[in-house]
Amino acid sequence: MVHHFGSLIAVDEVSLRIEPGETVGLLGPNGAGKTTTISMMAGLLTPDAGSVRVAGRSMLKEPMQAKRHLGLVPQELAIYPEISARDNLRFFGRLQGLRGTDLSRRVTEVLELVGLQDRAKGPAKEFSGGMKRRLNIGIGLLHRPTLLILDEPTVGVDPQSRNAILESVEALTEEGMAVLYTTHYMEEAQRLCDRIAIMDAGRVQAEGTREELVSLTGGADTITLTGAGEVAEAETAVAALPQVQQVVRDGFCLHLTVRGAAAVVTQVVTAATRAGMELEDVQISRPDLESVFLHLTGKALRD
Ligand SMILES: Nc1ncnc2c1ncn2[C@@H]1O[C@H](COP(=O)(O)OP(=O)(O)OP(=O)(O)O)[C@@H](O)[C@H]1O
Repeated sequence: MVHHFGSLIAVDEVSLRIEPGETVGLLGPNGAGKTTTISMMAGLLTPDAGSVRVAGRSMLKEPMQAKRHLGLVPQELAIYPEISARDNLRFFGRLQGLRGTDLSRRVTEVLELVGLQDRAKGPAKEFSGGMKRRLNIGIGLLHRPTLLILDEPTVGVDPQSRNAILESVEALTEEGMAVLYTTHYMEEAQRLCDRIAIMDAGRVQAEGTREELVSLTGGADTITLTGAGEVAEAETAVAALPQVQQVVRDGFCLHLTVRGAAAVVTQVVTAATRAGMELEDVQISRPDLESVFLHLTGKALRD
């Protein structure tokens, strides 16, 4: 897909595929082109070039059928504040053609999915920002879309709602829904997404599983050993292991730079223990998506 705003190429040859039961993350800083991409996917913007298919239906040629399979949850709230969560869902459910027991059953299911079953009655205007977001997500789910697109659903929400939103997304993919999740929070992309497309300046700079992306940096892992006893002896012992590139001693901690920490950690622990270090804690830290973004773009992901 390609989209221009005047002379600006907001989206430049972005190509995405999302399978049932899969969560794909679109991760990028403000202005990267995420919203423009999903607006084209949802049929709100026409691509200057390229095409969109949802459940085999072309968004350009059969927009009604394609849209029936798609749920878009925009950043802006589209709920009625004066009525309850249940009545909001009933109202939007009716608009989508649900009636009678089908409608009641689906409304109850959706309230549970977004964790609002205990707050179904009061007017939505009394909700926290995060609860309003959850209701907004619920509205996008009513018609059981094949693909759900969430546009930065956790921006500015309280931690409890944030967690509820992440748990809802996990439950949806377990049910087989395909989810496209846009965010500029790498922790969320890491937790939720089977694959992540890193977007910057209108382009997907890299795409893959977290591990595949991280391997692009060629970055090394860190193993941190904390303990008592013969720390200096342990330093010498672990430094002699061929996979250990560097050891930094910091009081009772040893920070080791290694390749492939998971494969090396047992040898490191054995060497340190044999040398007389009494280990209290072992931590492995890997290069994360932040390092990948920096590596690919030379910029920090965070604003
Ligand atoms: N309606 C518009 N007219 C002109 N330029 C636009 C319009 N919408 C977006 N842009 C520009 O297109 C680029 C991509 O914007 P887009 O909103 O898709 O980014 P984003 O990754 O979703 O950012 P954010 O995280 O801030 O929502 C930006 O440079 C933006 O200024």
